[in-house]
Amino acid sequence: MSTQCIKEQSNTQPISIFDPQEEKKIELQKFKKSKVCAECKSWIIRQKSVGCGICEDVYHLSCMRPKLTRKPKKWTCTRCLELKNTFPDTNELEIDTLCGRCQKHVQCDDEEFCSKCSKVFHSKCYGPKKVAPICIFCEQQKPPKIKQNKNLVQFLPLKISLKNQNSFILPCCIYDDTLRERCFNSIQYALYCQNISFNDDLVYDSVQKQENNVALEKLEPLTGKDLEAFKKYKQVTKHGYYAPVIVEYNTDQGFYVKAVQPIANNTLICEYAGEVFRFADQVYSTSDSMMSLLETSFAATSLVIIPQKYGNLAKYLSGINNTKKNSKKQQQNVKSQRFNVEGESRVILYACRDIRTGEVLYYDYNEGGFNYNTRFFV
Ligand SMILES: C[S@@+](CC[C@H](N)C(=O)[O-])C[C@H]1O[C@@H](n2cnc3c(N)ncnc32)[C@H](O)[C@@H]1O
Repeated sequence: MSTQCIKEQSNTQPISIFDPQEEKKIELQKFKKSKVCAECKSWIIRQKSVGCGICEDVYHLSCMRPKLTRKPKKWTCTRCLELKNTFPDTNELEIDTLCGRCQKHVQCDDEEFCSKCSKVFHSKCYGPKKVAPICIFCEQQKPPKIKQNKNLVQFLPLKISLKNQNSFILPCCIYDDTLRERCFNSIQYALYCQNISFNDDLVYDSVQKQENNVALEKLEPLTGKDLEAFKKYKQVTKHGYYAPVIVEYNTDQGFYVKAVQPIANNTLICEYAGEVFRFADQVYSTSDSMMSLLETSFAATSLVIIPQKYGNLAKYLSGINNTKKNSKKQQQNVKSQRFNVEGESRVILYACRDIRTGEVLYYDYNEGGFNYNTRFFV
């Protein structure tokens, strides 16, 4: 998803977040004066920052670890420093074209990029597993595992009646321990490849939690059995128990999510998790995972979720191809909807029809009318 694909919940009227004239002025000012921080990916406007003398990436001083209080005169970022130390005799401009394994030059038509460390490799040096988007070095480090509390399985039903189910239901448990572990580890693996830590909740770092105030927008409240089901599900997902799905990878669409057991209509899949930002600070974000959280008609008070450092399964669901005839009818099996959950807007992903084993999970990136380009989607 991107800025253009911010979704609206289907039961509300699309709301324009912009005052186009005002927004255009702000955009122009930002464009002339600012750059994006390579660490937190938000705009550097008045905050103190420093640029790397080699790659020219710019960082907020406050985003550095340890934090810097004064701007250094000459500074090189950690990545360039590492590369310089590894290849001291190499011209700075050439560093990026050296293979991360054999240290010889890589030609454009023979290159593979690791999606974790971003290093370039000859395809023969990259590693045997072509489907994995990470290099052999990153592959050797195992992603962290979450300890599962088996007693919590009791929350998830073994079987569910598919008839006349109108409210949210909990997914059926994967009772095969090995498969359940494989499924959860597949989420962990995808997150690990993208340097994202598993977190199933909204993370309020750059905005206050109080800013997610549903009084600023009329949102359907989650009540009764739906609220109960959602709360129970949140409890078990904390321990790695998700709907029966696995995250896989292919070269057409990167990571995607597939059902490993049938999933009934209205089953909770997961909450859309990640860091919460003001939309005004993310107008130029290039994230393909931005999700609308609160729409107040003003960019400064509207909120979005971007799983940059923290995230969960939600960010791996595929989008339907809106340009294909009938694609919505055939492909879409998941819906994303924003709800008022006890005064806070939250985005819930749930099955909008029965899903068969082996089906890929798809939802509509253009549901809110934003023009996310799905022309090349499979
Ligand atoms: C939110 S991400 C989904 C996870 C992503 N596939 C990944 O590997 O991180 C959205 C991006 O996934 C890819 N994508 C999602 N749905 C797709 C589809 N149906 N066909 C091809 N690519 C798709 C596009 O590159 C899109 O910009």
